[in-house]
Amino acid sequence: MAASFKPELLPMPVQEIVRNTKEVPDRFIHKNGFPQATLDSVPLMDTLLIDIALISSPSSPSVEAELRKLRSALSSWGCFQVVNHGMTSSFLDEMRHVTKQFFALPFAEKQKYSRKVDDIDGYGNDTIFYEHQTLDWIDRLYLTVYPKNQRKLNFWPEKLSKFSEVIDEYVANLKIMLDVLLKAMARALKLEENCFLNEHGEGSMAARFNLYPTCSTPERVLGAKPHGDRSTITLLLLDKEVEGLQVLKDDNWFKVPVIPHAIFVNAGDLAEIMSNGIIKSAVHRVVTDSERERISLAMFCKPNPNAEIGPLNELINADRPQLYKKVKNYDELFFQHYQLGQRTITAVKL
Ligand SMILES: O=C(O)CCC(=O)C(=O)O
Ligand SMILES: [Fe+2]
Repeated sequence: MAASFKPELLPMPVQEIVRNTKEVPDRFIHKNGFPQATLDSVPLMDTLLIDIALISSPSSPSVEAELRKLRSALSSWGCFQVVNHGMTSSFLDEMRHVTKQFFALPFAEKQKYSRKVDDIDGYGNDTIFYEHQTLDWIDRLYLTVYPKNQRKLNFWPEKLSKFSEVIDEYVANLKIMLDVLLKAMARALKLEENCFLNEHGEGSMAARFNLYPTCSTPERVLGAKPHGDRSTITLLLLDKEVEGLQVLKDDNWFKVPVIPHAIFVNAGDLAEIMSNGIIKSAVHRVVTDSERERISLAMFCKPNPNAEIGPLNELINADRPQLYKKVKNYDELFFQHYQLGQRTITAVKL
């Protein structure tokens, strides 16, 4: 980082840039392009459905097979899609609807919730840490939603009448899903079922409502640069109609199939660290589209920033020595690496 560069925010959201001009400003352009990003030739990844009702009923005869499927998904792809989670399709549509409703508010109204350069919560974009940082074609509203006493209500849109109500219901469902998944991940690795849950602790959940406006040069602009998430796991509600999310496996990109009633789950860097590398943090990126805008709603499930997170002792042995340092406050470390297009987890490898 140039010593003199002070972190700053983009003065105008991408939605407003698109409203004002057809040209994509230079700071969003990946100079070398990435020809395979938008081409139809990017193959679809495996569907990888995990039935969460099945894995949460230990007496079911097919639970072991489902856990094997989970282990394989976590260690090869780092992601899967959860079905049978008890949330109705119409409720998931309602979540997509409130996301769209927020971005449809007048700019002046959204501006009331603008984030500050030194805080993540609020409406806006990435912090610009470096002069030559290539920016993402995305606007978002980031809200800490759990636990309730960490909410910063001044960033919560008050014009949307049902916003808090639907968020509360969604968070309650995802909190249960998180606990079931963390236990299932331990069982899938043949560990005591609370070991990931205990390492993760009570933690927090942060919602990121994402909008990717249409982009006239999708072959040179990304909605999100390649990254592994800074969470233990991320629970993601995808746009029902517009694809855009891609996952990296063995150096090749794959499109994530849209399954409207499913929740896409990806292991984050902290799950990779806790599992001493057995679980893979899925590297993913978002491409842009010249005709259709896209939304998504990511829920990052994160440990307490002051907690020290490291590989579980049960997963360190002579054959598998400790691969990662213990880490604290991973968020902070993450952002500076991300903006340079680097992986944070590489920096904490031993
Ligand atoms: O929009 C998506 O599908 C993915 C979003 C994402 O990767 C993120 O918010 O970390
Ligand atoms: Fe992500």
